[in-house]
Amino acid sequence: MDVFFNWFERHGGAIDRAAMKIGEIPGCARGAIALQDLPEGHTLFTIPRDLTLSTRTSALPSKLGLSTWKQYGLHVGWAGLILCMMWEEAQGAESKWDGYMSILPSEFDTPMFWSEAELDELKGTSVVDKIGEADAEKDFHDKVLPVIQSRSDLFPSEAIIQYYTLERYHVMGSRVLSRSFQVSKWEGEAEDQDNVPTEANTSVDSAAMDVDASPSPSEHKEDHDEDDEDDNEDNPADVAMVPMADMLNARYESENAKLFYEEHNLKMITTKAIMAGEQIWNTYGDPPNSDLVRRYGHVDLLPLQPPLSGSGNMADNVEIRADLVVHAVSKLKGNLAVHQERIDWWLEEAEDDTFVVFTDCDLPQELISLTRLLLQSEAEWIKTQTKGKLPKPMVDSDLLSVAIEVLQSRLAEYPTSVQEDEALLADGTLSTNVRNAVVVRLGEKRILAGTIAGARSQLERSQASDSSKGNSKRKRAEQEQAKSKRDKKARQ
Ligand SMILES: C[S@@+](CC[C@H](N)C(=O)[O-])C[C@H]1O[C@@H](n2cnc3c(N)ncnc32)[C@H](O)[C@@H]1O
Repeated sequence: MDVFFNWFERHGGAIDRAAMKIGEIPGCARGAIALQDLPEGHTLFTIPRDLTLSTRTSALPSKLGLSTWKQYGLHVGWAGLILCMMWEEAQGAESKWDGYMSILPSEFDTPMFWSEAELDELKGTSVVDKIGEADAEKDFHDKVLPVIQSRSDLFPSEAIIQYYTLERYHVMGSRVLSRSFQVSKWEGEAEDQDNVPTEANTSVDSAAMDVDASPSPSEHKEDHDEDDEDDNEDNPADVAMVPMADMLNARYESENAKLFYEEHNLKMITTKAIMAGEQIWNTYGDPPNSDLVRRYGHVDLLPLQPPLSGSGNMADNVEIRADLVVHAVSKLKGNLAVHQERIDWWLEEAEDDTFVVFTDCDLPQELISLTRLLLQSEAEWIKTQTKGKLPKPMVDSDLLSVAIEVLQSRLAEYPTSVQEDEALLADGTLSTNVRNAVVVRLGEKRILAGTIAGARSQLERSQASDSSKGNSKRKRAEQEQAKSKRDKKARQ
């Protein structure tokens, strides 16, 4: 790490070498470790904004020119930044970021690089649909290759086979996904100095301030236009590689240091006291294990809180498609063809065709509301339309039976059971990728199982109350009957 530290300092970075070091951490590759007891508010290192690597700081966009940059769609999504990174790497020692690029990983544990058999282990989760390999490949062929082939002065043909392959594109994309930060323009910055340099605008000195400094909080947005200045979160020019800051690992609710933004510098500052020997953790925004695996290639395994038990990630969640609700109502209540009108109305009003259950194992309000809509009598449905409001998320026995059916059918989408997965993990012989896949799907299944258990006890209570209401109704009717008999007799 000495070479990297020296490069960092030579380019204006400052690091408190007495306070921290970068070292090997079992299970995390490298990470930052405190070398002495540190108080809250201690600055660990400072990165000049122009040492961050983005489409604002790389010289490539200005060499290509704004119109070419836009003509090839490099101002949309991550293709522009990835091309800058490929180009900087191809410059070797000539690149300002040579000392940084050379220490970045080229191998990843993310599903983008998994075998088919490993991807099969994620069946039931929504991770596979979100990997984005096809989109990345399309960007490479539609944007990056054409621009490379159009400028042999910038991309010499002999360099293409080494630096500008689809494989390198995926590697750079994965570096962005797992290590980039949002670095917006500094507040008050003239808006017309855009990221795509006209002439000399390769400095970010005049740029950004940010609120969220976790690596890679932004995702590739296919249809974002750079001109859309209103939404900084989505501005691809704000996505930056931040040397040194990206050496920090993260774990659920463990953050003890964070990147702070100043006009000319970014600073990593402790947010809690840290003891000598402890790891210095940044935050990645505490995502669920499904996102951790997809973006970073690792999972968090910490003690779970009730109603769950065992270990996992309290930020986990499960997505449930609305069509499972439609099928469950249809299964329990008969053909739903007549309800197409209600489904269309729901989609129009609620704009929600996926429900999310979290680790509190509560039924999602929207799921309850849709179920109620589908269970309504014709008269109630007419009333709902007149009011123009979604049904209130209240449960009764009928609704709980449907909800349990929905959760069970969602659970059946995973090929293995909770018990089978627990046994697989206990065995301890799984490869990293398979283990991570099992942890992701087990976390989701535990949420579903916990939610089913909760809904079942609610159903039992609801049925008991229905039957006690029924009993007292019957008793009252019997009493009234007996009384009227007595009255009749008395009158005779
Ligand atoms: C921003 S980098 C952090 C530095 C990185 N460990 C390295 O060696 O360069 C993010 C990557 O670190 C690893 N990582 C971060 N937090 C981790 C954790 N809690 N457990 C395991 N790996 C972790 C993952 O591989 C992730 O993609």
